[in-house]
Amino acid sequence: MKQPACKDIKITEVSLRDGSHAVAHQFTEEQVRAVARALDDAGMHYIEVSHGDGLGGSTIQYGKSLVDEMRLIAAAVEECRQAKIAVLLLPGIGTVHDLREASKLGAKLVRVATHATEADVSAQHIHKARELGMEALGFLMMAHSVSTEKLVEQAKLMKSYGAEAVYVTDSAGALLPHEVRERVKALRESLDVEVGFHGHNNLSVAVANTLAAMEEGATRIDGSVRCLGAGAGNTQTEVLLAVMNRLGYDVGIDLYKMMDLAEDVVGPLIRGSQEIKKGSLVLGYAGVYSSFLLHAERAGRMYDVDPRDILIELGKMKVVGGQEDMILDVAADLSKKRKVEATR
Ligand SMILES: CC[C@H](O)CC(=O)C(=O)O
Ligand SMILES: [Mn+2]
Repeated sequence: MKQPACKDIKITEVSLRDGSHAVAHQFTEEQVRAVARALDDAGMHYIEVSHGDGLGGSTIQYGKSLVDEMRLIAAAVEECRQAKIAVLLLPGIGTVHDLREASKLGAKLVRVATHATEADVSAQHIHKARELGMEALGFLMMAHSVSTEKLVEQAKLMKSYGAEAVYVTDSAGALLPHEVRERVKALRESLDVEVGFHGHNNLSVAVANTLAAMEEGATRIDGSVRCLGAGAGNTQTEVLLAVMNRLGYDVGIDLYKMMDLAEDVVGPLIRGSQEIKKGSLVLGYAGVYSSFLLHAERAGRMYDVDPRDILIELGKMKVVGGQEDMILDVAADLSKKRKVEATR
């Protein structure tokens, strides 16, 4: 296998950001401190802390945070001796003001995330982050939904704004290993910046996808402990590290400490379990944003509609992040249609 050198691989732990979706944005400061401290102690490279929908995401539309994310960022920075704190920002949700705030509190890296066809909206935030002295990386979401050529075109735009790496982001957990491979390879061949991969485990192939990405030269790799992320969660960090060790990658993160913190610190935060249940399976199958799952389940209860039908419909409509309001519309429509059918 063509392995990138271990020293080049950087792991970003996203359980305190993507995992925010899984706990409906209800992380407490104590929880964030405990997770950040344990990850730092294990040698984690980057720890992402933000509302699940990125800076500024705490709204009625996306779900209100229990604790202001700036307080959570400050707390995580305080707990870390070596790990760097990262933040996520979706232009249109997060602002330059939020970015400045996070940087002042000690965040060192931002991933500027856009839909896979909308990289042009990332220019201002990438420029600002570089001006603030932060690492600025591009995050192309819903990468399964566009052709590889389109993804390369959009990644080049992010690079032209100053992004130091661009991610293939499998937001829906819909990609299969050969599709990841094709996308990462094309980005590596067409860009002279690092390439990253962010997976979701909705089809149970997140670790395999991540290995495929690394084999093609991806060096920025995401995971969440115990799969604490949206949908079925992300590539499970401690599992990925064990597999990487077997393959001869040593990225300087203590595997036993990761296993212990998964068991003792992150495990107790998980509501229910993170195995692949019907809802998250449908996300991957229909190619829908992983963060839509809890919203669809809520809408299903509200309108007495099967959340799977809502997700399949959203998949057909190719909804993108930011269109969460469509979830209720689709649920209401399906409920109306069903009532009409019942009266026939
Ligand atoms: C809604 C933002 C989203 O959770 C970012 C992300 O992690 C993804 O697209 O997978
Ligand atoms: Mn994600």
